[in-house]
Amino acid sequence: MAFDRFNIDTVFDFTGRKAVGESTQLPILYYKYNMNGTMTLLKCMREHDVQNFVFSSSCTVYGAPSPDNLPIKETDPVGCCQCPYAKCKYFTECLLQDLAQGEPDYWRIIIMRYFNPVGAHESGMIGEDPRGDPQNLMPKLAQVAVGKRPILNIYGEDYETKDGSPIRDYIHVVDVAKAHRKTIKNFQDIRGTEVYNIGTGEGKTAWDMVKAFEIACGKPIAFQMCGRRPGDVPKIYCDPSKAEKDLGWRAERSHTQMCADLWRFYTLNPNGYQDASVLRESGLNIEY
Ligand SMILES: CC(=O)N[C@H]1[C@@H](OP(=O)(O)OP(=O)(O)OC[C@H]2O[C@@H](n3ccc(=O)[nH]c3=O)[C@H](O)[C@@H]2O)O[C@H](CO)[C@@H](O)[C@@H]1O
Repeated sequence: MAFDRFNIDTVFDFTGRKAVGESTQLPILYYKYNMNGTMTLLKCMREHDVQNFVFSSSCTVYGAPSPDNLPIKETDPVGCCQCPYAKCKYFTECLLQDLAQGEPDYWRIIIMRYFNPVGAHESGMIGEDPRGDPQNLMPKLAQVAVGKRPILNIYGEDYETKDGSPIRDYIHVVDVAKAHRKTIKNFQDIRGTEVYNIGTGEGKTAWDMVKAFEIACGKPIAFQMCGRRPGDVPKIYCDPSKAEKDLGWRAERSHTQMCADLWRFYTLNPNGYQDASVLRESGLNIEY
């Protein structure tokens, strides 16, 4: 077991399934993967005296905030969740708060509430390779552009936004990764739990992302308008200032860069990591 083999002081928990729509169809799977896994990990950490924990939570714990309450802050109410995916994140946050309350001088827990991480590493070598049918906007968009999927469904054209599509706080995945590196230096100041919004602070509609992606890939994206997707919230973006103040972190990459980097990953790896000979030759050892 990893805890016996290595001298571990901090655990980052990135595991879990992450599709809002799928979670409404497969709630047991979501509760099993997204909650049991983290509970087992925390139990092992306690047995091996590992105190520092970073949890990948999500803005989904805020539910559907009132438009008057945006940008959303870490102190705003959580728990009015729209789907099993969201509830698993919320219940895990509750578990972490309870753990910390039980042993406040022991645990050092950072809860990162990611908004919508997208994009890929600028090298085009590291990106998201969804198994099966992707559920999220950006991988679907990229699959239409490379010709793996005929058309993009746009879910909702009647939201109260400038173009009728929902608003999200899309954030470059490299900015998300950099936020994690910042946490390592901060554990000595943490007692119990600390929560951070990890977003840009700027809301973009689904249409903004489609238009930016068309520019990145240099071609129009075939689309059709569909009804609203169950579980979708109309509008959410964050106030990320707490992370800047405490961790010295802020998102630096624009939504056009998110699209350009994602497109580079897809053009270099149209079949994802199935064709990862370049990576293997480069010495990166990716296992399937
Ligand atoms: C507000 C919220 O709960 N956000 C969470 C949700 O993102 P969220 O569900 O917003 O992420 P998606 O990428 O699936 O959807 C983003 C936007 O694109 C639209 N869309 C999506 C797919 C598609 O084919 N066509 C289309 O129009 C959706 O309606 C939505 O407006 O799950 C992500 C993990 O999966 C989490 O990281 C986010 O924190």
